[in-house]
Amino acid sequence: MTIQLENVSFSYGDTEVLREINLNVESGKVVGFAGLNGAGKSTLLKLLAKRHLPTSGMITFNEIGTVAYVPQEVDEGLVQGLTVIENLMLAIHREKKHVFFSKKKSIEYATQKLSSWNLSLPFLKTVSDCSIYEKQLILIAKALLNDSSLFLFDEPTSSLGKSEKEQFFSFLKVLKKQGKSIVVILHSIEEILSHCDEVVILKNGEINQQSQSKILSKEIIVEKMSSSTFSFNKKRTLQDELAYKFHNINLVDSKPSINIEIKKGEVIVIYGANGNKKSTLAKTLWGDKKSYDLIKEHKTVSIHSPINANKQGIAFVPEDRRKEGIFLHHTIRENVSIHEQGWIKKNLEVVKTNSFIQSLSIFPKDTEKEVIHLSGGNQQKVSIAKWITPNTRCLILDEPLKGVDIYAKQHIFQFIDDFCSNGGCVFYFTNDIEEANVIGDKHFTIVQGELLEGIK
Ligand SMILES: Nc1ncnc2c1ncn2[C@@H]1O[C@H](COP(=O)(O)OP(=O)(O)OP(=O)(O)O)[C@@H](O)[C@H]1O
Repeated sequence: MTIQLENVSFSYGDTEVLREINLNVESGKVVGFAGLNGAGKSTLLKLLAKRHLPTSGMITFNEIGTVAYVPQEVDEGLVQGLTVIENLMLAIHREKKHVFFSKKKSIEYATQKLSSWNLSLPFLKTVSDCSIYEKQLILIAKALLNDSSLFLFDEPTSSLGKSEKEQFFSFLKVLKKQGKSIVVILHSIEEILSHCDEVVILKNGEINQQSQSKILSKEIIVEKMSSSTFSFNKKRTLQDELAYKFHNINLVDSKPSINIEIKKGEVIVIYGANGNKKSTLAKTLWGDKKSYDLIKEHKTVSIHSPINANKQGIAFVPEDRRKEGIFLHHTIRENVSIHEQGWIKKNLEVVKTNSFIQSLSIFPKDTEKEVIHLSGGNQQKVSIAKWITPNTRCLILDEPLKGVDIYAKQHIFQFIDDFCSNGGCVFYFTNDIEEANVIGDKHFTIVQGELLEGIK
């Protein structure tokens, strides 16, 4: 399928977010969209997916083929109360009009169709029980199950580990060989350069550059995405003073219990491939799973709830920001001020929110903007800001860079560094080795619920 966009503009209400877009998407090519958070990438993809109609201009599709669209927010594309196989069958019913009444036949059909993609899924698991990376794989499987002619992926690899990412890019190669049209939004410039034939760089709702990837470099892409520059400078120096000891954490009965200590000013990275209980450990430290003993200033407290953990100065930024991290229908200020007690002092809340908007480069810089109207990466930054209170001494961050752009990454690293320079400490959970190496002072790997020293 080929698509042509002529002078396409789009507004949410009075706010114009795409201006005069001219673009051709040809079959047999992978087109990558690049740009900072809020540049308009997802909105442009939604126009191609026919989820939105242009405010002005024209989009021409040269055939009426089916379109496979994988949204950025995984929950948008799945029915939570149904099983994985039921979700897959829903996709097939709608697009191909196959009807399977038997669960067994449905599983046989999906297994056979997905076997050529080497993609196995927990068919009988309810989607709401799936982890975020499993949901991302289900969405990819949904897209692959139909013989669509256009594939639109919005940050499909943001929750995937190294090997899962490689698998996804091998799918793109096959689809390309089959002559499909593919558009993919990626924040990693290395991934864009390695896996896309063409790159469209968006800046403030306009196309700033459209070229073949082979004539681009990382430096050119970064320069075309933003006129400002910002780079992370590690300032903190390790202190020798112990902040906390976390003792007797039992994640898996058959494995040794976990005991871990963290110093003031320290960033401990817990690295692990998906499926190894990385998020379970993060949530346990936050008091949300099993109880454990916390030793602070020579006193031992049993932690068995998040309220308990929070009283000891521990805060948690979850991986699944939409479900657990933010109040979507409240403003940035309300999210950031949620911990304030007593009378509401709006002026003070605005001052505090503005300081987060500055330090985390949240866009738009409007304290009264409802969070649902922010782009994915900016929602992530609000989710981080929401948990920081004057009492926070230990931050637990679970995949904090999911969906954030290259500048925002630097801002978040700087924010962590400043927090630690002021005596805080951080547990940083990630499946990305590069992130782990840049930010961590000490590294552990979690394997099947067991904590091993170093990066394995
Ligand atoms: N539903 C909405 N209502 C109002 N404004 C919106 C809505 N969704 C997005 N916006 C605004 O449109 C602009 C473009 O958002 P979009 O999600 O397309 O950006 P993006 O480039 O995909 O960002 P990200 O990399 O963070 O996902 C942003 O300024 C955002 O605040």
